[in-house]
Amino acid sequence: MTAPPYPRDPKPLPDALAGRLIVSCQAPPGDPMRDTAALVLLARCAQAGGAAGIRANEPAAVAAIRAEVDLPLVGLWKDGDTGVYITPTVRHALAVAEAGADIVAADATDRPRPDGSAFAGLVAAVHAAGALVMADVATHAEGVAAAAQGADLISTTLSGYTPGSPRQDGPDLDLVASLSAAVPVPVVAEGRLHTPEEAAEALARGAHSVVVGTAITAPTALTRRFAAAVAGTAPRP
Ligand SMILES: CC(=O)N[C@H](C=O)[C@@H](O)[C@H](O)[C@H](O)COP(=O)(O)O
Repeated sequence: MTAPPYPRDPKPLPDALAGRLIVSCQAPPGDPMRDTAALVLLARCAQAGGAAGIRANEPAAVAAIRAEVDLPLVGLWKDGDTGVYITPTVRHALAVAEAGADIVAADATDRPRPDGSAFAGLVAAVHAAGALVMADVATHAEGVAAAAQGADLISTTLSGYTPGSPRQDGPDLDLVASLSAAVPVPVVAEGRLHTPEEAAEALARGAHSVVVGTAITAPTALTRRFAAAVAGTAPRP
């Protein structure tokens, strides 16, 4: 498929993602996969495997994936790894939109933003740039507030990663279900979806789409899990 010229109209994109898989193609600092060409290959693999969308971090990776993969693209820009770090300011959000993201994902938790902006201001700026906003939240109240402030989609991304949200081993499907029943915009299940069965269950619990990262695109983290499981076991006789 040939990519249509960018920018394109993002409004139909939530419908294109309904009941489908978005693959998060990211790598943490210091990881061998943190390489733009490698991330593009991951995104191409995701497309070949049937993903309906891609989620990617940082303007350079967003632009490179935009150039090669014709799928709805959720872009973010992580700055640090504590506090509000997912697309923390309007400046970060506009850079991600400018790089070619159709949907800009940004922290919409109830914590203060480093530039002092309100989430509604970030939403307005991204809309003016022609993209949609995915609100990354940790709690039900944050999801409801983000929808009221104009977010186009709500994602459970940050459940388990803020002081106000207890960490579970698996995905927060109760939050998916409660938000899906409460907000008038699509709710995306994201975070610690380890298996295809959990992804399907998230849709059954009301999610509009699912985002899967680590279980598909993180060989270092996956290796670590296997290595830890076999470490210390007695050698076979
Ligand atoms: C909390 C946070 O910073 N989440 C990030 C958001 O973009 C990514 O590091 C995750 O990989 C992504 O949310 C997908 O989740 P999982 O890798 O668990 O499938």
